[in-house]
Amino acid sequence: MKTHTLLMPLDMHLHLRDAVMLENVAPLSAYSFSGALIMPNLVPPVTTIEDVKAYKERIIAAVPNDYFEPYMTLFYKNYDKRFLSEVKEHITAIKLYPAGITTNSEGGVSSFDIEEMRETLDAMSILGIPLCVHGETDGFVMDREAEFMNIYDLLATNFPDLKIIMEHITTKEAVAMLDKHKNLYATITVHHLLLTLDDVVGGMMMPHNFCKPIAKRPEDLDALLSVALEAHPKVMFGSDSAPHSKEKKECSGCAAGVFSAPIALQLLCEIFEQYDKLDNLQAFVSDNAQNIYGICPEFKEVILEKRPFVIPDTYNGVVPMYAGKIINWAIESIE
Ligand SMILES: NC(=O)N[C@@H](CC(=O)O)C(=O)O
Ligand SMILES: [Zn+2]
Ligand SMILES: [Zn+2]
Repeated sequence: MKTHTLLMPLDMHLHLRDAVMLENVAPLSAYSFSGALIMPNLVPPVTTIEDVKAYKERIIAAVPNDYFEPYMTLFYKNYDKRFLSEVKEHITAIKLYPAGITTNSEGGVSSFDIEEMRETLDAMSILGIPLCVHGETDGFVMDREAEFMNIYDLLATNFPDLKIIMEHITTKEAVAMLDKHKNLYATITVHHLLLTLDDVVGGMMMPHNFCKPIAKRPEDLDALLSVALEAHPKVMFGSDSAPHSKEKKECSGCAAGVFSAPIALQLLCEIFEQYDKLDNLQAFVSDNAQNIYGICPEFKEVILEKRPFVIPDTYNGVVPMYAGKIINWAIESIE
């Protein structure tokens, strides 16, 4: 039987939520990943040192059986330097959301006036705190990410020493930015390596494929594949696994978010094998993130096996992407 081994897989964009949902989903990530960058868009968002410390403790309490490092983030506001130097040791990055653009982002940034942001972003540059960005404008849904490239240009040129991570990129325009600015990096999800808009609304409407940013065109998918499959050193895996209850997904007014964490490594093996690039998967799911963030996770070895695997209808009541579908790779063992 063909197998593939991954060491210390990292998920550099993960929503774990809180309370019962946290207890349902955190063990699923902790099982197969060494660590994950934890998104701060709780209600209310994570904005203080106390919030970060308490949320981290709740995550660790939810995964008693596995080694798993929650790399914490803070929800971006215009913080002062003194606060940032105090919070630095507790966080790995700060996550910026344009106000109202995605789930639980109401308290985000409503104007990208560089001068208003300068004190915070200068301090983050000096302190070495990376800025993660949900990069979408409030324009037409298919153009939101491409329109945001102007803001990435502004941020990257005004703050050349700031590490900026374009989160969950979905367009060829974002891929092109990687070679334009030395301080721009990106995460890519597994669903954006598989889906286009056709898989969301091309046939029957598929709520479990609906997320922000929405999946785009075939040529965008090709651009994402070109950098992911080569494990471009400025690109890393971030699932953006974003669980919502079945009721919030299968209804009128479906919440945005694809739940993929428990099947992400299996799907990545399938994609990378299909293109004969399995040798590059280790860099995409771990090594690049270690280099970009300067993190050093504890040892974990995940062995995947090539055999049919039926994706469950739910994981602890939450419906995953591709529920019921048979894929070609399964997790065989974890050490
Ligand atoms: N990706 C999504 O569609 N939703 C995320 C928020 C986000 O990452 O934008 C969520 O928190 O549900
Ligand atoms: Zn987002
Ligand atoms: Zn997200």
